[in-house]
Amino acid sequence: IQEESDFQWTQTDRGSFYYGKFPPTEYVNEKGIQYYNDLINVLLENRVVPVITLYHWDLPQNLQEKFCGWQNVSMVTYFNDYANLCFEKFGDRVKHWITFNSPWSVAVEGFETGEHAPGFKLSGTGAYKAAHNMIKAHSKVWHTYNKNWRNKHKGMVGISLTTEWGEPVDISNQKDIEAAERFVQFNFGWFANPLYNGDYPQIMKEYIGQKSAQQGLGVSRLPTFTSQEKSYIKGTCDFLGVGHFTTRYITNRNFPATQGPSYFTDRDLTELVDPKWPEPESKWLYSVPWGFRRLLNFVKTHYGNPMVFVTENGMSEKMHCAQLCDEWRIQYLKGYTNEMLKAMKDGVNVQGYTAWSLMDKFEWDEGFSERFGLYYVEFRNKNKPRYPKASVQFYKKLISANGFPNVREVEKWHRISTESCSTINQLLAADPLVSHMEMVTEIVVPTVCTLCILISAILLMILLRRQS
Ligand SMILES: CCCCCCCCCCCCC/C=C/[C@@H](O)[C@@H](N)CO[C@@H]1O[C@H](CO)[C@H](O)[C@H](O)[C@H]1O
Repeated sequence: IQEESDFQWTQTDRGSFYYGKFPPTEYVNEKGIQYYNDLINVLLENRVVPVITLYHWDLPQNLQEKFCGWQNVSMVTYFNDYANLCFEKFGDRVKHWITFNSPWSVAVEGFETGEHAPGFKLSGTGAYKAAHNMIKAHSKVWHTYNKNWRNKHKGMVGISLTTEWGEPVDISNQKDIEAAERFVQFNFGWFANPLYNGDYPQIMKEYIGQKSAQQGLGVSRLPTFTSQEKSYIKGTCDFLGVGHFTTRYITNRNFPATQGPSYFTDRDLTELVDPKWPEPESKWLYSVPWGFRRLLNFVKTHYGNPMVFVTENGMSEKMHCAQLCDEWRIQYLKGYTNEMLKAMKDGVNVQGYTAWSLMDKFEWDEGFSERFGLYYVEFRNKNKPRYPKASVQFYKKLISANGFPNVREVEKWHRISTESCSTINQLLAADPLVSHMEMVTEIVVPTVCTLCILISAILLMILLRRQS
């Protein structure tokens, strides 16, 4: 909180509740309520506005085991109960609610590729079903807020959709242009279109429908909404959260897919990256700032220029030792925020921006190896000390100036930020506790264990030989 309130200008915290603290139905975990009450109060005391995500990929285990989680439509009711409880307990102070963070990741990485929890590989069906239930759950929660709480609390409910931008490889080739549009529709439009326009994107219905028929299925693998559901779902976003990290070049796929049904093959396209883009730190994340402006303009034209909060934007480093001079992150933030400002000049209704992320944290299937934080966290030290990376200084300047005043000033910020980090780097390297701990866990313990095993093996061999 101290680190957040240090960013004097943003004063927002996009944090998420841990759903597991609120087990469904039978009882309410009063300790969980107390924990978040205290947290929200301290945020407000420090003039930090909480923006709360209800679901950032953490389902209570019993809901997964009992109902198969988002594969089951009964999740809609359970999730609504949980959201209603949060509105009741915290809505007097929390005015910005996000139902789901990147439901695309939950659906595709959780139920198609299985890289994320719950690790299912229900290729070609699981992701569509999970998405269908999450869209229904989102709209039910919005209606609950609208009916029961809006007058009293006067807040807003939205969703956060993270997507890559898709750029046609050949902009003079109609097939590539259509393939790039399909890429974005299969990612962002999959969720945004029902919420803003009342149904799945036409192109998804056509492609998945055709493929399902070719595969001998009587009905499409993409579930359908009844007309009642369509009108219930349409218009259930007070604002749109947009997460964005990177871009792909897209070309039409002209050859038939060799695999069976799959979300990826349903799209009939190939994703490419430009070999000139700098080598990424996370394997999927190339810095391509211009894609951000195009995505934001896509949002403006396809969904009636909604109020947009940029909920996630940032980049990682893959390093096991502390390296605080994150020049590449400064370049990334500079490039992406600049493109966002251009999009605002284009008329996109961006009302807020939060960088991803304040601190290094657990990065899902990558564990702690990918660090997205502005602050470095020493995870191996039990006190988890934090150290500002160079980007902290730069980001502070950027947000307090609310943009880029002029080239010389920005160059000065850049210089001061990178100068400051080398001093902290030295301090960190000299931290005796950290280096001592690392030496003990990484070198001394394994070496002593290996030696003990070797010596015992040799002694055993000698003993056996003597006996024989
Ligand atoms: C026939 C072709 C088969 C191809 C199979 C390829 C599988 C591709 C898997 C897709 C990989 C895309 C990864 C992108 C994910 C991002 O959108 C996602 N990580 C965004 O979520 C936020 O990311 C943050 C940084 O990673 C952070 O994790 C945060 O918590 C997330 O909300």
